[in-house]
Amino acid sequence: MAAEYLLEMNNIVKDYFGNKVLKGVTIKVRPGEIHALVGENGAGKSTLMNILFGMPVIYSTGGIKGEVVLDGEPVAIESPKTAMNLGIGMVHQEFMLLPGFTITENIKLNRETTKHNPVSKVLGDSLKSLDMPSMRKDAQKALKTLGMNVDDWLPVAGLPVGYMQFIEIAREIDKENIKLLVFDEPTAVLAESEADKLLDAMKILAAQGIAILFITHRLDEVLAVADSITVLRDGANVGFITHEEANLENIAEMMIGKNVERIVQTAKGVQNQEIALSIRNMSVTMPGEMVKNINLDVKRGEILGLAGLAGQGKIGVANGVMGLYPATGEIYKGKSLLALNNPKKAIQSKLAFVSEDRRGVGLLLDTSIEMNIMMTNMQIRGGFLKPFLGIKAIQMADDKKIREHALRMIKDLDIRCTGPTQITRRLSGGNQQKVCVARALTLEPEILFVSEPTRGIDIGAKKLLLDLLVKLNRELGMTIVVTSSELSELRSICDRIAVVYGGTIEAILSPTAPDVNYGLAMAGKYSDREAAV
Ligand SMILES: Nc1ncnc2c1ncn2[C@@H]1O[C@H](COP(=O)(O)OP(=O)(O)OP(=O)(O)O)[C@@H](O)[C@H]1O
Repeated sequence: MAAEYLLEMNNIVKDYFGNKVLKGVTIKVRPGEIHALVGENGAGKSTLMNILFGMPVIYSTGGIKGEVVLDGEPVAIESPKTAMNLGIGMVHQEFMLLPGFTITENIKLNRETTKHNPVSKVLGDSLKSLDMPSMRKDAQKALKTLGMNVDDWLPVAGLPVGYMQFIEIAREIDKENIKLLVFDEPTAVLAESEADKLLDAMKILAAQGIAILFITHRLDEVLAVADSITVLRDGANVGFITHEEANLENIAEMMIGKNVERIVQTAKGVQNQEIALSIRNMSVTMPGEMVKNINLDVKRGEILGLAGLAGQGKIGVANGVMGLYPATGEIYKGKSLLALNNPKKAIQSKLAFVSEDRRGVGLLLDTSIEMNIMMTNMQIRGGFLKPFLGIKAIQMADDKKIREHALRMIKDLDIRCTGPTQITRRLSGGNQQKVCVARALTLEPEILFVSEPTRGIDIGAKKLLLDLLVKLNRELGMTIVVTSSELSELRSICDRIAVVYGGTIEAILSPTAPDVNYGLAMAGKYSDREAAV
């Protein structure tokens, strides 16, 4: 008889250098169910998944106890390959696709089907040819299962970002023995309408008997699709509830240990008409997020939102202004023309950026939290330095000031860590994100660009972060441009929201504008409607 649970992780303990991060955690997942794993930043979700996948970081650091049971049999998963052979797959948050290859080639990567040719018959299997018809058939089957209508021979480069996630999934389900799929924040890069499609695909897979472990900070998604939910806090189980028992309040309360207030509408309306930043005919070459001849004025003292579907260019705007991707056009800060393609000059002009790509351009992972917070300011703005033995020409780090400031940032942003000297790599993903925010704030910018500020951040920290942006805006008059895939988040804090479509501004809407206007703008149809009126 088949086991009741496909996966059991029983009493899992994990210690990192004496810090107990899992204190006897148990999760159980039935075949064909969607099981959500939720918890605030640093609760231990990724560590638990790293154990399930036999990741080297777990075994190289030791301190692990507990039992993993798959299909009723205890298993020892000491490498990702073992996990894969056991039928455990992972849909990554960052796409791991080869852009120049076709959809089929990406789906079949490393598992290509081959057939004999005259040469291989003589010289051996290593010279066999690819069996393209058979590979394409498999790829088409996987795409069809996901309800995806796309030609499998198209190259991946140039596909909308929403599609890329599906190709990742197709690659996993094409593996014949797949039994359990882990989705780690799969919708973080998707706008809401695209996320809905992904949730539908998860339901289709579950209906076919694949068990799904779903990690997300978007609790509305948990309520929409999860059959059951395990809640972790501080490395321990704090709750197991079924779909019927769950609601937003009880999950959030279990996660945080207290009531979480919902984010409330705080937009103040733009009073100031003075232009802080004027973007003229800017084009940005950023793969997957091209900006084409965009014109946009940011008013002094406002919080401006940048919304739009994935791949339409909203992410490219801040990256272009800050010089991280090649840009052309003109940008004026007040009356002065900003140097393009020069991140250092942008920072010297009192602009700062919290990138959506915290791993790529974000952090020095093997350096302390306090150095990450301070480094850019010290290098570019010359802050947190003092003269060496009173000699002004020789500057050295002002350790006391650095420590005081780091401690304040850790407190203000609730960065969960052992202290300012902790190595940043050892923080959970959400807490690393907060360090990125702290670093940008330390530059004391006049204009702050923040991309996907709450991606990967738990519901309690999310409120804290959005409240902080509003506070910086209201109390210090900081002009803020927030790019986000979560429209509701933008609507809760922005004074105006610019919707980007096809690399340019489709509409600028009030946060209270009807949903239908946002829908039209995101689909690139708002200007048609205007023309028709
Ligand atoms: N490589 C590591 N070395 C030392 N400590 C680590 C390491 N990775 C994670 N930790 C610690 O383990 C704890 C749990 O982190 P984990 O990444 O599992 O949390 P999480 O629930 O996935 O958080 P998030 O939602 O922010 O991704 C944290 O306190 C973190 O600092």
